[in-house]
Amino acid sequence: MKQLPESKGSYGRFWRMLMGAMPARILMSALDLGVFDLLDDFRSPAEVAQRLDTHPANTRLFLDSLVTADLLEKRHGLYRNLPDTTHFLKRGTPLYLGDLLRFSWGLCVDPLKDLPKLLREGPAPGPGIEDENLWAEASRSNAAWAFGEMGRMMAGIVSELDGFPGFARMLDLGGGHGIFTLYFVQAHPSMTGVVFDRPAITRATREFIEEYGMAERVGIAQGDYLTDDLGSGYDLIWASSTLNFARQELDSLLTKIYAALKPDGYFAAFQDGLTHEHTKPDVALGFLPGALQSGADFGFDQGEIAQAMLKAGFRSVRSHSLDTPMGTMDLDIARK
Ligand SMILES: C[S@@+](CC[C@H](N)C(=O)[O-])C[C@H]1O[C@@H](n2cnc3c(N)ncnc32)[C@H](O)[C@@H]1O
Repeated sequence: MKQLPESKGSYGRFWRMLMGAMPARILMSALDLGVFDLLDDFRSPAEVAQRLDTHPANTRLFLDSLVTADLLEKRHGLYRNLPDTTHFLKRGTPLYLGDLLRFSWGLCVDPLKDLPKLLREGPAPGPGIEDENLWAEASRSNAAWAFGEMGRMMAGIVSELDGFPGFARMLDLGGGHGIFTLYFVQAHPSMTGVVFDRPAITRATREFIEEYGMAERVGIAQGDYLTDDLGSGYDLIWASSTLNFARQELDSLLTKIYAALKPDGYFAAFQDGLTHEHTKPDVALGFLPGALQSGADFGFDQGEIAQAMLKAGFRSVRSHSLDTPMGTMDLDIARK
C-alpha cells in the first residue's frame, strides 16, 4: 500500500482567499442594481424583482447570497438591510460609500484582470493614477472616506495639538474634496482653512463648502503645489494621501511647506507607511495596479516622510500608526 499524503498545515486560507472575491462581486452588483435602496423595510424577492426588473427566482438566490455575505437579514422569506448597510450603502445617505467603492474597484481590482499582460509587457502608456482628470471625476465620491469616523478621528488628533485653540489659519494641501478641513474648522471656534488642489478637482470642494455652510471659514486655492505658491502664515498644513504624487520631489515640496508655516507651525502628513521591505500592511496592495500600469512606485516606507521632514528643517516629528477603516495608515506630525 502506498502511504497516503499527510498535510503539514491547512489549505483553508487559500480557499478563503479565492472565495473572498465572491462577496466583493456580489456587493458591487447589488450597488449597481440599487438593491440596498429598496430594503429599509422587509420585502419579498418578488417585490424586489419587480422593482429591479430582474428574474424572480434568480433574485431570490441573489438576495440569499447577500444575507450570506452579511449585507442583508432574512426573516420568514423576506429581506431587509442590516443597519450598516443602510447607513453606508443606501444611495442618498450622507455617508454613502457606493461611489467610492465603485471607483476603488475600477482603480485597484479591475486592472488585475490584465495582471499577466502587465507582467509580460510592463507599464502601459497613457494617463496614470496621478492624472488630474481621474481625481476630478472622483473627488465627490472620494469624500466618503473622510466623512464621519475618519474626519472625526483626525479632528480629534489635530485639536489636541499644542496651541490648537490659538490657530488662525490652516492649509489642506492636495485637499481634494476638502472634508478634512471642514472637520478641523468645525472643531475650532474661529480658525479658517484653505483647500489647495488643481482647478478641476475643486468643483466638488466648493459644493461641499456650500452644503455645510462653511463659506465664511473655508476657501479654495487652485494650483499645482509643486510649481505654484502655497501662501504663507499657516498654523497647520495638512496633507492627506497626496504626497504619494510628489514622492520624487518630496524634499523641495517639504522646504516649501516649511516656509509657508508660521514659526512653531505644524505640518501633518497622513498616508501609507509601508513596513517589511515594502510589503505590509495590507494597504500596500492598493498601490499594485497603479504601480504596474505607470511604472512608478507611489508607496512610502514607514519613516520616509518623517526623515524628509527633519531634513527640511522641522525641529521634531511625532509619528502615529493608526487603525482606520481603510487599514493601517501613518500620520507624521512635524513641528517647525
Ligand atoms: C488621493 S487624493 C486625496 C484627497 C484628499 N486629501 C483626501 O485625503 O481624501 C490626492 C489629491 O492630491 C491632489 N494632487 C496631486 N498632485 C497635486 C499637485 N501637484 N498639486 C495640487 N494637488 C495635487 C489630487 O488632485 C487629489 O485631489
